[in-house]
Amino acid sequence: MSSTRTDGRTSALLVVMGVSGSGKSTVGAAIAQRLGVPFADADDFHPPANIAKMTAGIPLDDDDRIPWLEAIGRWLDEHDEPGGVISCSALKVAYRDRLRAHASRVQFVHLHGSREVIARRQASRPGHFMPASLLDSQFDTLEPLGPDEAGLVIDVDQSVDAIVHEYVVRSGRSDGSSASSSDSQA
Ligand SMILES: Nc1ncnc2c1ncn2[C@@H]1O[C@H](COP(=O)(O)OP(=O)(O)OP(=O)(O)O)[C@@H](O)[C@H]1O
Ligand SMILES: O=C(O)[C@H](O)[C@@H](O)[C@H](O)[C@H](O)CO
Repeated sequence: MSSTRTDGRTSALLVVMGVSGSGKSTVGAAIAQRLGVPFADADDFHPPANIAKMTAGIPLDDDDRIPWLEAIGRWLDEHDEPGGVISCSALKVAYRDRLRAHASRVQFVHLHGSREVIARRQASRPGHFMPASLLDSQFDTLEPLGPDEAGLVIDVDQSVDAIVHEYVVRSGRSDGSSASSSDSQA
């Protein structure tokens, strides 16, 4: 399906990635709102068994994540037009490759932050199924977005508005349109 709008510009198709508590849901929704495209949270795509495992303090493994990533890949493919933003940990390059196999134009926004900042945010988020004890395994599993991967790395140690502003400035996108297809790595 075409991703080019009638004005000849291309809408954003983004995965906001990072460890648990890095702000993917919050920032992803804010970027989607700013761009005027649909938003989805990959947490809503987990089968109950995955949620039960994380709730019990057991990290997911590749076998748990692969069907989930495939479902997210289908969402990306379905949103090639009119674009969209989905929050998804996408911790490993292989996971991102799996998403790119569904939607080759997808770009990643890696919300990068220190363990200290993210642990503090996680701790002040009551009622979420993800226990703080899993943060170490999230950081151990994380393979940061590389310079050869389309997208941006953004520091989370700033307000949500500032993160959205940084995204808009560095990507050249402000309204669902695209200045270029070559958003560059920080
Ligand atoms: N830039 C920010 N500044 C201050 N607080 C933030 C910021 N971004 C997110 N938060 C807060 O940090 C907590 C974690 O954010 P959020 O739930 O969006 O992270 P997440 O990466 O989606 O987590 P998970 O993957 O575990 O669902 C929330 O309480 C959120 O309100
Ligand atoms: O890949 C993973 O281990 C999972 O996606 C987790 O990151 C959680 O879904 C999420 O972060 C929960 O809050």
